Amino acid sequence: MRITHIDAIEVLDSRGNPTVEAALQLEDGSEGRAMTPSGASTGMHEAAELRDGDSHRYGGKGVQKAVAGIRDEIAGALANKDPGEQRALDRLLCELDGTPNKGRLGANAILAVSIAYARAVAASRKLPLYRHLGGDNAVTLPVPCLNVINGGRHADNTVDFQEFKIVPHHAASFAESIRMGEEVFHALKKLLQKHGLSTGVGDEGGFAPNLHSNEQAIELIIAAIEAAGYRPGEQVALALDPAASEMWHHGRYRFFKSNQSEIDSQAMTALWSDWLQRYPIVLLEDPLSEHDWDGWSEATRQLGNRVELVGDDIFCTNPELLQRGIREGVANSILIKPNQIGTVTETLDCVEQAKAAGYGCYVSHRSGETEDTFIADLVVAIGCGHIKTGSGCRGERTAKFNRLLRIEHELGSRARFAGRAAFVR
Ligand SMILES: O=C(O)[C@@H](CO)OP(=O)(O)O
Ligand SMILES: [Mg+2]
Repeated sequence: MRITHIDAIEVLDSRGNPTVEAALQLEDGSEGRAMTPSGASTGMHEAAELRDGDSHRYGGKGVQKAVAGIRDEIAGALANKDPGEQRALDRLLCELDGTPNKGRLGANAILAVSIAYARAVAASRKLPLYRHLGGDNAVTLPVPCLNVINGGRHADNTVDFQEFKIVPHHAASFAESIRMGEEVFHALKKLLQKHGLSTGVGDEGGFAPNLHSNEQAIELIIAAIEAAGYRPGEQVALALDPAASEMWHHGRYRFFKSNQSEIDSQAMTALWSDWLQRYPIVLLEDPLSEHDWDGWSEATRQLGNRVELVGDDIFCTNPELLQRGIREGVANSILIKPNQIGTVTETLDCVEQAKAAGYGCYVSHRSGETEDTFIADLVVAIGCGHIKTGSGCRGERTAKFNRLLRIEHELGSRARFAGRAAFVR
């Protein structure tokens, strides 16, 4: 099937920053469209976003160069071509870019075209995207991990750790799990109001109050789980992403938003060990910095059989970094963010590599999102059973929940809810 038309425009993400939307048409008239998200606490080895830089528009954050690259170079190279399959299309895009980090055309441009192509081909095959990517066995709905308290670089408050998430795993379906999660979210809002704390939200839709400690966030959430009528741990557990790379300061971890104190890698791991004992935490993402490979190995040795340890910044959805992690015993799971690597094929390859090594995969949005729902289809396609896509009060986050609700409905009796078993140890 030949590609007949490729176009792109500059659209907006949830932080009001410009991002890329690509549209692609096949010769049978099937169309696909996709928008690229954008991170704030990015890993240093992520594929490069192309931003205008030198222009005054949007303070240099515009993506007109990336858009022009799609309209001119990418459209020129692909028009009237039949790549035959996703892998060939993605290889063409990478070759055309010609850099190791996709910095010339921009991963934001390349990923948008890659996803738009996947959607167009799915439409042409008259298949839902998750089935096009994952085949007939793509029937597993994920446990949604709702980020209900935002801190770190995602909020303007006193909380150092970036994400405090609830995990409503004890449910019969995705729909029930989302309902439980939202009930806890609303209970948390009432609790914050009762304590005179702010109920304004951060970038991912979780509350962003000023708290007297990071632990207070956990205690409030546990109280909210109980107030909503659920048993903490048994029905609704916790997951954290402290985004420790953001705390890294001259080889130590700095509590940069609260009291400015610093601890070393060993003390940080001891803190997690203590929290695992005291709180029902089933998943810990980026407990240590991407600069701290030795600390990560040690933490995995100490904690890896007690909790899912997810590498985000340290792996960047990058097969080479994951390979090093497997070799050095770093983490037991990998965060999957398509825009960290830049094509659909490389994302799926990374998932395969992780699965082959017995690692878990945890699909993720970015803090700067759009209403694009690709990751909802992706998590069902790969069947890895858990996703984080914010909390339920911002449209760019609920778009993914709503897509998953539709997928579950569409699958009917074939749908299977992943539940607690999705969390590796
Ligand atoms: O650290 C993270 O996992 C993400 C998404 O939650 O944040 P960002 O998109 O800012 O990198
Ligand atoms: Mg992270």
